[in-house]
Amino acid sequence: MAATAGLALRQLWAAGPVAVPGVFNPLTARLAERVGFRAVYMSGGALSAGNGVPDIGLLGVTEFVQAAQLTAQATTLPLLCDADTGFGETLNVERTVRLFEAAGVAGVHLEDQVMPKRCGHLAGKSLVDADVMAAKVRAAVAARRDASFVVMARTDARGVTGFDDAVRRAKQYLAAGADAIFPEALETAEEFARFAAEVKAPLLANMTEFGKSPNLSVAELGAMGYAMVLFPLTAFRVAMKAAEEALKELHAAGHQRDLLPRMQTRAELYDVLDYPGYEARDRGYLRG
Ligand SMILES: C[C@](O)(C(=O)O)[C@H](CC(=O)O)C(=O)O
Ligand SMILES: [Mg+2]
Repeated sequence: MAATAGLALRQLWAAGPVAVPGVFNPLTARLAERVGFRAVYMSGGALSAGNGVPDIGLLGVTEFVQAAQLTAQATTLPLLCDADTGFGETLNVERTVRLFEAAGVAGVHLEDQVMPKRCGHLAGKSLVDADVMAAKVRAAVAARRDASFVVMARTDARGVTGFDDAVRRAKQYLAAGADAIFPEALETAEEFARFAAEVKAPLLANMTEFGKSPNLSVAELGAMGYAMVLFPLTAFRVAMKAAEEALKELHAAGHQRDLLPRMQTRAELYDVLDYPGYEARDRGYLRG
């Protein structure tokens, strides 16, 4: 195992495209690990929605970091975290990076939107000047204690000032010290390919659903040169649909018996949690 979470993520992306699913709670991170994923993601969109608010920067850094820490503790996989706009300006970014790093995550991505930020796939976004964002990247890089902690710069320019500005900004953010680039909301496969041809750096492709980008596969994006392929809300959307359907059926029937085959069983849950391991250790400590 790599010495740090950041190093683990860097080793993965160097070895080829790595699929990074969003995990909307720590238990889901354990499921992702068990299924065979090699890295996981904490989505600001899922964290916000899961707490009943839209993804417009309402939750604060403390809430993000607390969720990140619990998630990082639940898995051995490197955890990439959404850090929105960094929760303020350069000095806030310093503190944001230190808190995420201390929480044990592999790295964060920072985006170049103004507050209130939006989901990258919605209209109505505005950008900060590229120089302002470059300063935030410099602050993030200066603040990390472990040089392998990943500072990823996301540009939302494609939907605001256009593709060429997204490329220009990506290059400026790399020059400011960003380790990787997240070009948000590219609109066609051809744009994904062109971006990868023009920006030589570890790149992340965001395959969120119902947005502006086509849902390409890890293999397709890997062939274009993407190092990481993000599925930020896939499990969340499926789980929320399942929860809604279960609640509707329970409400209508007055019992849950027909839902049992669709449930994670108690035994399956305890297995994912390694409940037997806890009991065995407890018995061992008591025996002395
Ligand atoms: C990646 C993202 O930042 C997230 O918070 O998961 C979102 C995803 C989404 O809302 O679909 C984004 O792309 O802005
Ligand atoms: Mg987000």
